[in-house]
Amino acid sequence: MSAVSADETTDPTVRDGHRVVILGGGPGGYEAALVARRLGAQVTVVERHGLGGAAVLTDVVPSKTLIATAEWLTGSEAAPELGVREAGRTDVDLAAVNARVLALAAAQSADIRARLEREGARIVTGDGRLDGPGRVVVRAAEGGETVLDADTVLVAVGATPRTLPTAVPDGERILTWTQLYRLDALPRRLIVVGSGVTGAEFAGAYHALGCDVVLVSSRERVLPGEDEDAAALLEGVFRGRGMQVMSRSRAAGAERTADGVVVTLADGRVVEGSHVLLAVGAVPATAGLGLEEAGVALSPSGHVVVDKVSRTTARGVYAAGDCTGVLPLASVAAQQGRIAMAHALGDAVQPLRLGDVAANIFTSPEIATVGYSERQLREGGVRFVASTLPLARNPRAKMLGMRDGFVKLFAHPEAGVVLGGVVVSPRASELIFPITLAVAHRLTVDDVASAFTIYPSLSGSIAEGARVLHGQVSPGL
Ligand SMILES: Cc1cc2nc3c(=O)[nH]c(=O)nc-3n(C[C@H](O)[C@H](O)[C@H](O)COP(=O)(O)OP(=O)(O)OC[C@H]3O[C@@H](n4cnc5c(N)ncnc54)[C@H](O)[C@@H]3O)c2cc1C
Ligand SMILES: NC(=O)c1ccc[n+]([C@@H]2O[C@H](COP(=O)([O-])OP(=O)(O)OC[C@H]3O[C@@H](n4cnc5c(N)ncnc54)[C@H](O)[C@@H]3O)[C@@H](O)[C@H]2O)c1
Repeated sequence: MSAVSADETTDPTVRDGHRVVILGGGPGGYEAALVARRLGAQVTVVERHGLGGAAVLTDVVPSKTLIATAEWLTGSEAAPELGVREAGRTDVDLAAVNARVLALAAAQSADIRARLEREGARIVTGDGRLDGPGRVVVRAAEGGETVLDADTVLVAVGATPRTLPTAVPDGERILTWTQLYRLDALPRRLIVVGSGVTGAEFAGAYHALGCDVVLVSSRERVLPGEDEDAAALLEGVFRGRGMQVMSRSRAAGAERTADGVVVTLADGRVVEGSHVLLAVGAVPATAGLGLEEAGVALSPSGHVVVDKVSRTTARGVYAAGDCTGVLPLASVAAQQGRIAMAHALGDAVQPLRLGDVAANIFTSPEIATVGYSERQLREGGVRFVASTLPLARNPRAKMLGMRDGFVKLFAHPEAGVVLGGVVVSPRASELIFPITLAVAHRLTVDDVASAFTIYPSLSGSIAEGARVLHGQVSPGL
């Protein structure tokens, strides 16, 4: 066993010898490491797999890279309307797609490692756990332990796919999203269990790649929790493309058959396919880390309890990212990590503001949201005015042959301040930004309406939506 302490460092940039140990090298961990280095701390990142975490190696980067191929294929849907004749069959080489996905993920992970090393962070490979609030013990895969003493510990260990005891992934036919990239041929019929964001993204992508897809949704409609109009639109698009969407259908289990899989539903129905993807949520990777023993409170779901500056219940121990369950997005994980380091190292701190977070569902069309949702406004009893402009009325969308989508804005009925918005459209992830700026900087609908937009452009619908709201806002009501 070897022990490392701040006294051993000869790094001249370490101003105060403050020792930060970060458990987990995903966005929560590596963004925190960069901030801590900038603030002069001695930083060690403990990572058992690869830098970039699940976000880079199995979740965000691989899924969005796969979706890039799917998007290219869906882009041709409007071809006949635009006067383009199909010259022949388009085939997807899934082995090539997955090789590209994995190469891109590996390269990004290597970039993050190089950046951290360049910035002077130390990277220790192995399984870390807390031994009290100020000490981390790392066990290397090849054996041997390293003890790291710390003034501040950041727990950013992420989450892993939830599975069902009656549907045990085998990596071949019964799969979690982390195992999909091993496939070298398109599944004949893919059953996606779970219609949250993960299920919807993969169901849409694999359908676009050419698979027969069945989406098993335990709820009334896909994407529960998202804007209802957006979810209904997407479900309609999925069905219109020929995807089988099974509503109110809870999977009880999945088993392999001679040449595929069978999923049994809770009501006894069975669904046959060649492969099944479990997209039934994630569990925080907090078990067995010595957290509670170190005084770190966990919620009943196993998430680390944190406040708005990422403090846990143990002094000197912070947590960020999916292991906190605050909002499982890479952007939020990164922000929580940065905030934690700023707080621990005495820099200016802005507590986490979830109301400003922008999110995007990478389906076709995409669904981007920011600020308050319509449900939050209604359930919170907040008075608001709303405008919804269908994309089909936008001149640029007409030229591009786009029909499915809309721009929705919410504003305060007196102050006119933009409270939130939803964009459903191709590349909604890019189009949401003006609304994000409006929400973040408390702009009014008149501020948005008075800015120039390109004619013709999809963003014209955002300004037009704001102009519609101008007529509904009554100052001094
Ligand atoms: C399919 C899918 C697609 C997604 N797409 C998006 C998207 O498009 N945009 C978006 O914003 N979010 C997306 N997300 C969410 C995003 O992946 C997470 O919010 C993000 O990964 C959280 O970052 P993190 O740092 O908390 O954890 P992670 O990225 O999970 O990193 C945690 C790291 O900690 C390591 N670790 C765990 N335990 C230990 C230990 N004991 N010792 C050492 N190391 C340990 C793990 O190996 C891992 O590398 C997606 C999620 C999924 C499932
Ligand atoms: N584009 C993105 O930013 C992106 C992409 C993927 C995930 N994420 C993040 O990850 C979070 C989690 O999303 P998720 O979709 O992985 O999980 P989730 O928990 O949101 O959705 C899982 C769904 O599976 C359903 N389900 C559970 N058991 C089932 C069963 N036995 N049969 C049928 N359905 C069942 C649940 O009712 C739920 O609707 C999201 O809220 C998001 O923050 C983000």
